[in-house]
Amino acid sequence: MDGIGRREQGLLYARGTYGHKPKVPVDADRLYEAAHKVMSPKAWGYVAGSAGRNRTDKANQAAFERYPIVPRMLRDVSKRPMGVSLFGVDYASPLLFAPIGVLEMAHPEAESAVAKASRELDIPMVLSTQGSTPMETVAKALGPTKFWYQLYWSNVDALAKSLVQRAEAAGAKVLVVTLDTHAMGWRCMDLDEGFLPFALGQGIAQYTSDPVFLQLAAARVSSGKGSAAPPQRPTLSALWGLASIVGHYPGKWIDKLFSPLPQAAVHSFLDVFPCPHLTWKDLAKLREWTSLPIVLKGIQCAEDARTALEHGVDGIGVSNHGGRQVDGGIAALDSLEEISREVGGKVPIIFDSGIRNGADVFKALALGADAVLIGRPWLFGLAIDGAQGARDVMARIAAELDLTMGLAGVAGVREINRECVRIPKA
Ligand SMILES: Cc1cc2nc3c(=O)[nH]c(=O)nc-3n(C[C@H](O)[C@H](O)[C@H](O)COP(=O)(O)O)c2cc1C
Ligand SMILES: O=C(O)C(=O)c1ccccc1
Repeated sequence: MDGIGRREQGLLYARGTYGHKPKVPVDADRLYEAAHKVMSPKAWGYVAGSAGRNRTDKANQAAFERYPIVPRMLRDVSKRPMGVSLFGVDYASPLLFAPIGVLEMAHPEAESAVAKASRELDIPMVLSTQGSTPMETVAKALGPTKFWYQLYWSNVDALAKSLVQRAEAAGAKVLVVTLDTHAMGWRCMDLDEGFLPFALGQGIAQYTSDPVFLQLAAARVSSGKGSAAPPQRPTLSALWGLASIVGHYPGKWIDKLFSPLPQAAVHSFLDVFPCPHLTWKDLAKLREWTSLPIVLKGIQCAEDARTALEHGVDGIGVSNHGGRQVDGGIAALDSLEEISREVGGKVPIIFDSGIRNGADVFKALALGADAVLIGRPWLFGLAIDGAQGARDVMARIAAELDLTMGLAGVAGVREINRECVRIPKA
């Protein structure tokens, strides 16, 4: 990854010289516009939308303006290593693909496209519990490339345990537990469209590939509870029950035969997802289920960070889910500034929410993040140009980070610290 700045910059200038403009725009605002053009109103509403009036999303991005970079001169910056070590493992850069669910909405190749980009750049994916592709399939596509797993803790512990253990068996290096989404936020664009991807059977592939989930779905069918299948389609219920009992999700072909999609799976997902009763005490269970390092994603204040440390977590994920959960919430970068002082380097901090380019990454690292999750930008790239688009966006963020380090007088990612930015007076 070292030296990627000059390589990517050189490539773009060279292509431009011969009249080839990039399909995926480099500029963050134009990237957003280009993705908007290629996506359906429903898909766009889901991925670009945030909670309520989008105030937290706007605050996330605006916060980066409050911490200007202070470039320093005449320091030897000819070498700028990008590598970091997290939880005892070396990574080529401090960047990761954020966990993003329902990727099939952005591109039909979904995770397999992102896996291609991840492999090519050696930037790990964080696989989502709301994925469109079973984690084992993605792990296989990734080959030797490292990946992490993101858990949505189901209200059925046996299912949460099964997901975690599958992830560990598939080779995940870290478990990221997302705490801020025990229920869907108030998403106005989706509500206006009446659109919930999960209700259409999208983004539930980790569930429909899980033996515990299949048993729950089968039990639902055999008990005749609720609308296991729409009344006008009795055969679907029978087929689903049969398929579930033999432990084989008929997914793709049954999806093609019937519309709407297998209702038992959808209803079972809606049953098991919400988990508002979780408390700090529940974290102890995770330790029994897995030996993976545990990162809590969604921490937004110093006090919660302190409590997390008291509960022995391995990493803090400072995030507000891209503003998709609470409207009018604190900007994630402001949370980071406060939390990193509290954590004081005791455990790694993984930051996301609002990063749009390499300079933003630099600022987040300066304010105490050890690594960052990039969210919507690569998703937009994926929508525009599949694997190549996701790759281009991530490579450019890495390239801009490299150049920003050099031009700010910093000789590598490990040298970025608070002195690199001006912190506003309280
Ligand atoms: C369409 C979409 C789906 C997401 N799905 C998940 C998910 O399944 N699990 C999760 O932990 N976070 C999910 N996130 C949140 C991201 O991991 C990340 O926190 C967020 O995108 C950061 O905000 P940003 O994209 O504005 O930078 C999702 C975000 C988007 C935009
Ligand atoms: O859309 C999201 O941001 C998301 O992560 C999610 C996942 C499952 C249910 C609700 C929201």
